[in-house]
Amino acid sequence: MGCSGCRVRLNFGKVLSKVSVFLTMVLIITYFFYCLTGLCDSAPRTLYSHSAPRGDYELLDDRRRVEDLRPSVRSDAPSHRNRTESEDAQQQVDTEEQPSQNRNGIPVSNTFGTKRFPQAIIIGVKKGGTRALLEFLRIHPDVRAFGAEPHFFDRFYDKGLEWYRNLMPRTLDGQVTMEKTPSYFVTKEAPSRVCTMNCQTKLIVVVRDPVTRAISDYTQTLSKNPGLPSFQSLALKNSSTGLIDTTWSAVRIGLYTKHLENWLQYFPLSQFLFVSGEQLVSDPAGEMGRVQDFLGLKRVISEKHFYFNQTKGFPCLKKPEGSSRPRCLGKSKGRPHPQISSEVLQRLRDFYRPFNHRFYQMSGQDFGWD
Ligand SMILES: Nc1ncnc2c1ncn2[C@@H]1O[C@H](COP(=O)(O)OS(=O)(=O)O)[C@@H](OP(=O)(O)O)[C@H]1O
Repeated sequence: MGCSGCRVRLNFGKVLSKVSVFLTMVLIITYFFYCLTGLCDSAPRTLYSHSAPRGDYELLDDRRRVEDLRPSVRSDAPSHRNRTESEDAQQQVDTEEQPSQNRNGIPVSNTFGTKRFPQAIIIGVKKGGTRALLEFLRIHPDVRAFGAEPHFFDRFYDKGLEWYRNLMPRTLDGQVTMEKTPSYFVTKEAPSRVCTMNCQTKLIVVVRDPVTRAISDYTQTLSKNPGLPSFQSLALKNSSTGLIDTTWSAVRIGLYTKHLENWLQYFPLSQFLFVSGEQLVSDPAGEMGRVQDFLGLKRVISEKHFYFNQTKGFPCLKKPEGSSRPRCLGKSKGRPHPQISSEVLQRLRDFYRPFNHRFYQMSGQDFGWD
């Protein structure tokens, strides 16, 4: 009697252990397939690396992403100093074409999903806050974006559409493929080329006060070329007349109305979203709400994802669960600007005023720059 009781308990024990082994296997296989679809490394995890700490917060920028794939290349290494912008872009593109690796350098073959042309592109403007917008968007589980700037519709168009599509990350149905290249907005041929790819493409333009934008642009060039003439001497045709030099790209890019007119020949206004670069800093969650609506996405990105970093002086992304650090953009974003004389600033403000007003009319939004 006692022995048959033992046998029953023994059999029950065996069944229990088999069931638990079976359940564990099911769990492991499910997780494995989940990861293969790219879901377990999407959104926050692609954003927030688990690499070694770098000071009080982690930095995010496009160059850094490229370096993540090639640990031996540093952005401040001498070999990088004399690169042209075009070479930089090519290197970024080439690097992104490498087989994907996870943050530990282990190759990850993700053959799930499809490489699609972007359904939405951040086309501009340079120094408007385009990197911040893309990085914030990447928190969304239904957004997959190419990390670097592909410059396809301006510099590499002769490589062909398949080359471009191949750069894109794989997406599952319902996910939005995106990229950002701010120079598209001012490239004459870009609208017709984007339309050749798909005239339904959604276009996002981050705009910023053209005067501050010009100074930001100048600051970036100055950081690469410390011998650059003063802002004033580049912005003014000659100091006595005080006429603005519209051939200087830092000035010309700010003529938003001119560039928009070119795009409107191919795309209706309803396909554009104008994001305020100023609002993206003062109220990132509010601006991201508009962007998610425009892209037809569920409002996932909200206030809870941001905090204002006093050291950086900008909003940064809060640390996700399981990660050690919050994330700010890299040091090339949010640089201190040189002091410009109030007279030159006033001349620029007067110069841009009519163009700004025309832009407010065309876009149906008053950005309050003057
Ligand atoms: N959250 C956050 N963190 C850091 N920087 C931010 C952020 N939001 C907007 N910005 C502003 O983005 C400006 C750079 O714009 P872009 O990313 O479009 O520059 S680029 O064209 O890609 O070089 C950059 O310009 P500068 O301040 O002149 O460096 C910032 O003012």
